[in-house]
Amino acid sequence: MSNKTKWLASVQSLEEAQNLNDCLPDILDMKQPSHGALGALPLDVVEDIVNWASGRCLTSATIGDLPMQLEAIEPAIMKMAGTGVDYVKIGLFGGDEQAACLHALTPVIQKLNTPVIAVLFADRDYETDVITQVLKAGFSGVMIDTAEKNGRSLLDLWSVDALTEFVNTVKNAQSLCGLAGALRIEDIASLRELQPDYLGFRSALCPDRKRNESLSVTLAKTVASALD
Ligand SMILES: O=C[C@H](O)COP(=O)(O)O
Repeated sequence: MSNKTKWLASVQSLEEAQNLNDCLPDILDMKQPSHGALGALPLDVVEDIVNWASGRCLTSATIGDLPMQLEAIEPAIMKMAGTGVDYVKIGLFGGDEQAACLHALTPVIQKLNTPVIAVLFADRDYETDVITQVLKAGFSGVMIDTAEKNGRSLLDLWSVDALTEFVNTVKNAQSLCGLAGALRIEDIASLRELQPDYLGFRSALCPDRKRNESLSVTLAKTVASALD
C-alpha cells in the first residue's frame, strides 16, 4: 500500500459522477445522502455509474443504514456486489447484535470476490475490541465516519491521538484504512500526516456543505489539489 493518501468522493447520481470527469477521485463512492449516513442508491443507478467509471477510477457503494442482522445485511451485500462495484461498504452501527452479526457475516465476506469495507462511526459506541472483531471477520478495509450528519466532523469527535491509533491498527493489519465524516478542506493537511489510505468527502464537495444537494466541481478540484 502506498503512503500517498488518496481520496474518495460520494456521488448520488450518474450526472454527478460525470461532472467530476476532470477531477475524478481515486474512488467514486455511491450513496444516497438523503437516506442516511450510508444511504443506498438503487442498484440500476449503481450499475450505470460502475459502467461509466470503468477504466477511469475505482468505485464503492454503500448498502444502506441497515440493522445489524445477517438477514438484512447478507442479501444487501450480495446484490450490491452483483453490480460490479469494486468495493461494497457496510455500516456497523453498534448495539447488542453487532458482534454476533459480524461472526455470522464472516463466511459471507470471506467467500465473496468483491472486497467489503466496514464503516465504523465516531459518534457510536462499540465494544473495546471492535476493530479486532472487524479485522478478524475478513473485511478488506475499515473506515471511520460519522453517523449523524449534523455538522459535527470526525475531528470534533475523535482526538488526533485516537485517529492515529485507529490508522496504525488498521494499516498494521494490512487492511485499507479510510477517514471520513464531514471532513473540511482545511482538515486535509493534518489528516494526511496520519497517512490513512483514503480520506472520504461529501459535505466538503457541496456548496455550503449541504450534502444532500449537488456536488460542486470547483470544490472537488480544491480537494483534489489539496491532496496532490
Ligand atoms: O464516505 C464518505 C462520506 O460520504 C462522507 O460524507 P460527509 O463528508 O458528508 O460526512
